[in-house]
Amino acid sequence: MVDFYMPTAASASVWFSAYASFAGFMMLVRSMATELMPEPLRSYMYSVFNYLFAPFFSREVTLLFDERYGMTYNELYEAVEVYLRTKIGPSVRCLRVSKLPRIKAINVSIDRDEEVDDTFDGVKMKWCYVVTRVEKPRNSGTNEKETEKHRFELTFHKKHKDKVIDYYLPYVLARAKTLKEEQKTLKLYTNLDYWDEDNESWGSINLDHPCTFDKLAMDPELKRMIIEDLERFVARREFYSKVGKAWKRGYLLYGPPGTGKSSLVAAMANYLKFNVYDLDLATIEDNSELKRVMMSTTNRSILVIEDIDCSIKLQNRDDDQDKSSKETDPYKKPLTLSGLLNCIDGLRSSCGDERIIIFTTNRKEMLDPALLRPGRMDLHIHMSYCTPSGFRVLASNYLGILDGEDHRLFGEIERLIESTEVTPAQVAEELMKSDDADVSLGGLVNFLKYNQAERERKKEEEEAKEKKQKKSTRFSLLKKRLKIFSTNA
Ligand SMILES: Nc1ncnc2c1ncn2[C@@H]1O[C@H](COP(=O)(O)OP(=O)(O)OP(=O)(O)O)[C@@H](O)[C@H]1O
Ligand SMILES: [Mg+2]
Repeated sequence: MVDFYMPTAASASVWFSAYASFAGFMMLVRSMATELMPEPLRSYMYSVFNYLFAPFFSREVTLLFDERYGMTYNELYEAVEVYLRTKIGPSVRCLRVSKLPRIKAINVSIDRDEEVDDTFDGVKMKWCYVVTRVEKPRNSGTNEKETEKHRFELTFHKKHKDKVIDYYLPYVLARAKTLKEEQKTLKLYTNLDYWDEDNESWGSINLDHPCTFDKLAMDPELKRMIIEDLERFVARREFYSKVGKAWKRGYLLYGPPGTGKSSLVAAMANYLKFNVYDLDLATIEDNSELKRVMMSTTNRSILVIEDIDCSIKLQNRDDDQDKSSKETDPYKKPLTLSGLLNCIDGLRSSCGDERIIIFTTNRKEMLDPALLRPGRMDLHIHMSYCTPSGFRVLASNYLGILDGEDHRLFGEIERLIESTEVTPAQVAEELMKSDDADVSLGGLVNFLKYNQAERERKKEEEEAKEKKQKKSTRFSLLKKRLKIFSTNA
């Protein structure tokens, strides 16, 4: 017969106190012994003790955020690091301070073993930054035997575990994303005519272009439409994947020089916080190089090809085929329009997300129809000569005369602007000549009058030329007839 041991309430409480005393004793031993142990052993002992005894006493749970998750970077670790910068309280004693070259912001973050308190929806939490030294894998390729492991630990009451995981952590991710966007320094990449030692073909500088949409002098309706188009584009990740379309958008900006095409590109980049890749086709030798250069651009970026009509002589697609078939080396096809279009289609369909492609031109009529075909560029945006509303924006930018305020010369200027063709760049140049509004607006009136007079003079000249030409044609026709008549007679 087998006797089963059935615990009674009394015996359970005896067992409980025995275990508690043992565990308490072991915790004490741990805290004393681990101080004397070498680091790897200490971390190991620490985790064993925590596993065996801590859950029994503690009503708390700790979430661990390691810097790396297997081979990949842990996005949550990075988000926590950014988020905690905004939560540093007065109890923190030691801070790490850093600044990256050519970036204005100074980063302040907590040092190892420092703690930061946070509260979310009534839940109190404690963050701690922990750095441990671990042995390096044998095949790591360096002589160093140890490496540092970075981790954030988040401790809170067990009963809030679901709330923290389901709501707090997504909140931390979203906050970090916003903070990163606010601090992001935009880059302007230009393609190099060589590949550098890191096999990179783009050189970069910070994009410090101050142009934003409110500084742009253009038709307010068109401006609103562009902003809405951009907003719709970035908000439609799910839509693009649902309809099986690549998450890309193409714009063709056309208009005379000085109407703000490049300024609009900068305004778009600043609005979306996208880096800009300025692709100079003149430095690209062949189609395969173009492909490599384009493929090495990153997501959330704008690829610009300025003055597409004159940056390179691009033949039409039929010519391309003739030409490429004549090539002796099949891999070295000279840069062609079809190569460019294939690359763009490739970029649009194969790799990358949230890409914007912009072509600018002064002469839309010179472009190959293949570039203008519907579906190639999603939106054709005409940047036109300055309008009265555009002038108001420039007066606010350059002279601080805000919308709604007036100046005695505004009426005259607006009438002149409507009856002549001046670019926003020309108006801006006049407004920059003096800080005194009376002086610069007076100068603008003179400039516009001169411009109008010149326009009229040219018009009259052309009319006179045309008249003269018509007269001479009529005269030569008459002479011809007279000749025929005299011969017949
Ligand atoms: N629409 C505009 N709104 C505000 N400023 C403008 C505008 N257009 C031109 N400017 C001013 O004129 C300068 C030149 O403009 P921008 O380079 O954007 O013109 P563009 O159309 O790209 O000319 P191009 O065809 O020669 O490249 C800008 O730096 C800006 O100061
Ligand atoms: Mg330009």
